[in-house]
Amino acid sequence: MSARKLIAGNWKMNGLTASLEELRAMRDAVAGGHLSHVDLLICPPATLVAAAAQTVGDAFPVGGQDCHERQEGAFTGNISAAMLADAGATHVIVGHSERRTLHGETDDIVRAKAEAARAAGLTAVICIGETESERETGQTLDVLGRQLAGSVPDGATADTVIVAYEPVWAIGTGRTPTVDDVAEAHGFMRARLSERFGDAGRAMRLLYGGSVKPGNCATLLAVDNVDGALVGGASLKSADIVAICDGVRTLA
Ligand SMILES: O=C(CO)COP(=O)(O)O
Repeated sequence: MSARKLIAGNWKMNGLTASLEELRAMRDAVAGGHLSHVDLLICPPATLVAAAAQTVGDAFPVGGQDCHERQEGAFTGNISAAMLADAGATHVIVGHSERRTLHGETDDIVRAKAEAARAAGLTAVICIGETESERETGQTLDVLGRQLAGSVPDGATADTVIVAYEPVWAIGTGRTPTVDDVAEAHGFMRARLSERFGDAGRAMRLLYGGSVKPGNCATLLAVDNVDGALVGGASLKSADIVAICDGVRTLA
């Protein structure tokens, strides 16, 4: 468990140079002391990582959304963790359900990417989560257990790994699990990580992701073992990010 909530934004395939304006506004909100009760992380598309890191300076960290398992080589179109680090990133999302579904990424691949992130000095934000049919057939905890075992590398620590629980059916749909369902999933993840990693597993940050908005963030982030949020659509605008951070002010 971590006392300060982490609000992490995943911009997905959104953002042109004009979007740096939003990052400037977020930087100014942080610089004004307005967000001092939370930690903020924004993961723009790879094309903007260097400019984003320059724009926000040391106001808050910037991350990538994916990396290759290798640090260099003949892998046309891919980007390595070393390249993201070189561009100024400190974190990288790996195993997002959109990568798992649209790019066939398995737990083995996700684990290799998390290991590559660690080798490059980046914190990996490892995403897991069940599909709607898996939930409906009562397989949620089995799926989470399997993905945790397969995707989180041996030797993971709270500095090298953050785990994000993102139910696939809650992403971009406006639907969220009940507070009880989030509590069950996060309690299960905490137990599994503690069993495997001891104190490191108890300290690892667990984020909830899937339709987090200013109106529901306080409810979702008040749940036990929810140390922050991984926010998609509502992370694109500074006003929404500030509203989400405001929403969790009482939880700090
Ligand atoms: O996939 C997500 C973050 O990684 C969640 O996206 P939304 O917040 O748009 O549902």
